[in-house]
Amino acid sequence: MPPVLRATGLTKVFGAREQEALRLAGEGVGRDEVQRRTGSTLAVHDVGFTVERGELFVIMGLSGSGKSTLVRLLNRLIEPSAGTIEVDGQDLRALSDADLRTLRNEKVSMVFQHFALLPHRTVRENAAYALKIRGIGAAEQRERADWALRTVGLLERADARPDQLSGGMQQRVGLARALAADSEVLLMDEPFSALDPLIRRDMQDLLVRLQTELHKTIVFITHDLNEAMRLGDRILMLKDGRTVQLGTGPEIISAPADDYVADFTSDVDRTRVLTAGDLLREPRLTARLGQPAGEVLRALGAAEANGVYVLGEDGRIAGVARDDLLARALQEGRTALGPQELVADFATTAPDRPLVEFVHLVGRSAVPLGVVDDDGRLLGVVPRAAVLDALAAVPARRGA
Ligand SMILES: Nc1ncnc2c1ncn2[C@@H]1O[C@H](COP(=O)(O)OP(=O)(O)OP(=O)(O)O)[C@@H](O)[C@H]1O
Repeated sequence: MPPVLRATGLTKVFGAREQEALRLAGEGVGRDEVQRRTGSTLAVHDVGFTVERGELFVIMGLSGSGKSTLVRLLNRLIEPSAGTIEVDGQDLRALSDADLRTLRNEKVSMVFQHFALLPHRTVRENAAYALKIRGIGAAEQRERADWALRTVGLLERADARPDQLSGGMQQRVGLARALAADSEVLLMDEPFSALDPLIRRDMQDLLVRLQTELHKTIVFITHDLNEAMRLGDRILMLKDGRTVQLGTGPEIISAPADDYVADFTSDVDRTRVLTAGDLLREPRLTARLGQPAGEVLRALGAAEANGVYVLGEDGRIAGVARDDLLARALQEGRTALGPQELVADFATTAPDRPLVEFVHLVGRSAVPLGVVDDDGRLLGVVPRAAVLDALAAVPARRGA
């Protein structure tokens, strides 16, 4: 299946001397110099990426980096100077004006910073707006609007007018409108930027929660790196219209592509970005129920470890065998590792949990923190050294 969205070599020049600006840009001339020599603005240059179904893809950059231009290119609100965009494998250049309107209404819809609610319509009517434009029947409009309002926790305010709601609630109505429209790709252009920090945080949490349930395909624009890190499955970092790095949050902070990204990311709270999965290591040692206790004890000695995870047949953790208890079992003549020798001296976490939520558990037990899947199977461990490295790391430059 093709990716939902594929951008290739996207370039946009604003100004009269487009061809000359394109030629200079192609020779590697930077934006300022292009501007000086042609009077035209190289807003976006040679940006390429794909967005997979269900991905929350963040485009991040400071003011003037080209984010708004890029996102408007994605649904052809503006025409590219060069490059292509495909939605579900279809080249947008091939679409007629009517096809384009359908595309924007049904496939790639845009959510703006100011959600542009209609003041004289109810919350429900606002949520149903995109469906009404599409000519969908009243009953279905209502059903889908109510589902969306329930999803964002606002159904009980369905009959209110927007000005009777707080700013944060109004943004949730905007989000409900986008959800009700159920388009394939949601383009969100700095939707939370105007909100105060606490409400903004709530909206980010809501979006993350919705994403785990609904798996929408979202392209989210922001100038805020922490927001990008919190939300993005992957992040495209833009500077002066060009891509400086494309990767997951942990990839970007642990291997910044250049000094610009390194400076930019130095203030990021790594404990909120890095997850147990990012710090995961193969356990140095594991044991199985029924294994000879003497053998396990010798392996512990060789590994200079005090304890080892003992796994059942199904890969789940049966418990921990500690060296002192193993020695006692042997003294008392019990030679096979049985359930009676195991203790629950361990802590576990899910792989997607951020470091900030489990750092207090690290180094407490005879074995490193266990990372387990939904069924309790051991995926790996987070040793204390991995946490210290991650926190202390002056990130390695890519290719360094
Ligand atoms: N219609 C236009 N005509 C001429 N220049 C433009 C136009 N739109 C954008 N630009 C220029 O293109 C560059 C990229 O602007 P863009 O708005 O895409 O950046 P941005 O990252 O979204 O910034 P902001 O967060 O401030 O909106 C800037 O230099 C801007 O001045």
